[in-house]
Amino acid sequence: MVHKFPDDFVWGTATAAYQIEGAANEDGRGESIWDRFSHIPGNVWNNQNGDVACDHYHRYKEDVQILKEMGVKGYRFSISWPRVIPDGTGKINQKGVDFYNNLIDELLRQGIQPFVTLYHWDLPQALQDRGGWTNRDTTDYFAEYAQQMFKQYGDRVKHWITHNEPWCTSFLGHAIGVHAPGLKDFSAALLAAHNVLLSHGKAVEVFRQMGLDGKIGITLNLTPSYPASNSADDLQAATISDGFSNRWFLDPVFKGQYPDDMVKVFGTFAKIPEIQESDMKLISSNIDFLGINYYSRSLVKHNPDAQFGVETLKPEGQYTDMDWEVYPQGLYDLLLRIKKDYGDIDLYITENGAAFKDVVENDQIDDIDRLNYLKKHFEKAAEAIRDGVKLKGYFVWSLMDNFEWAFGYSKRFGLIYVDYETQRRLWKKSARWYKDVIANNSVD
Ligand SMILES: OC[C@H]1NNC[C@@H](O)[C@@H]1O
Repeated sequence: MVHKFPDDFVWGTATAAYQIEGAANEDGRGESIWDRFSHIPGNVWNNQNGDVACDHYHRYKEDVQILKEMGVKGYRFSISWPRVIPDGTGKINQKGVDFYNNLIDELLRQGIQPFVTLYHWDLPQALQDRGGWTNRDTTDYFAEYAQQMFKQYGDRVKHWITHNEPWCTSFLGHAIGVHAPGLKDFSAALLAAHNVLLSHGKAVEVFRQMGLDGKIGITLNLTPSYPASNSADDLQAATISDGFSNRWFLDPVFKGQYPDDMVKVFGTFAKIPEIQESDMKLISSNIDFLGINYYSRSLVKHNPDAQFGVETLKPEGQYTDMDWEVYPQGLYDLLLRIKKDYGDIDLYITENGAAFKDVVENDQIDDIDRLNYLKKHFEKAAEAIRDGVKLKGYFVWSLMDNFEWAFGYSKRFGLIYVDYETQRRLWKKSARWYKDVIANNSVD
């Protein structure tokens, strides 16, 4: 069966600065928390780091040429805050600003729409030294950074994403500790989450005040939660899992309040952040679209001995190299749920993709698992659009293999294979297939 997409559907790919750029100590770039974190032995697989990564800083024209050949309509990338404002506030680094000017101009020359993420986890270390996201001042530094970026690029960039995955920034970085800055303090994570959301609201306010004619949104990683049975305990476990993964961010952004049930759950063992008068109004400033990063689902059951009384199960099925269940139906269910519970807002899949072990034979990479993963998820996206969801675009994670945070370069998500020894880029089977999907604007 052929799944057709709307004529103006934005097919794209996504990346992030720290994961692809390299040039970590070049042209005035300041240190980020990921430079600091990745250089501490033990934090990243094989003690790898983003010093060189995919050398995109020097190879961006080649990479844009690949995007052009792929036929993408949009390209989502992030700006490295410390590359453009090395100390996080104050002085601008013109060479850093020029890199993104050149990248944006090259994309527009090739007829590709830039979708720009302001924050994809690489906080300037200078701000971390002042408390980072646990310091409310950082929300003002973020608004200052956003204003600068709107000023520099707002004439050409028409789609802005304030934050990528606040859940990861907050909980992986401040509670679980596997991401920078590597804290293990749930109260700090809740405070960081609040300040990240508040900084989002302040950036949206600045964007509106500047009267720019683009659109602005936020990207949330969302994981639909399913109960293992219809027992009251398991249904409650799924509700708590949904609250922790999804509603803790969706409710403030769209309803201007934290979910009461989760305030009670978190409040039993952690400090709920002080919320000032205007905070929730700012956080729930009207946005033009929601970016959704979808990878998999959670299947949960009640277990009194597990955190929050929620045990995550591992059902039979196919798993990616990240050990994430392949569950395309979850994308459909999630999209319909967002429309039902949070409103009929424009949506973009700002990330979806899969890591699988790639084998190179005679410069060919027959990544049929990744191709089939994408095919199944595209089909579910088409069904959601058919059923009334205003899905406007889909960005495959990722354009190319890159630095997968604590997993280093051991996990390959790319449509394009990167040989890190030579920096050669090789088209995988999935990339050639994706080119046809875009050309036909349909999945067969
Ligand atoms: O784990 C795959 C991706 N998930 N979302 C954020 C990206 O930076 C990750 O590489």
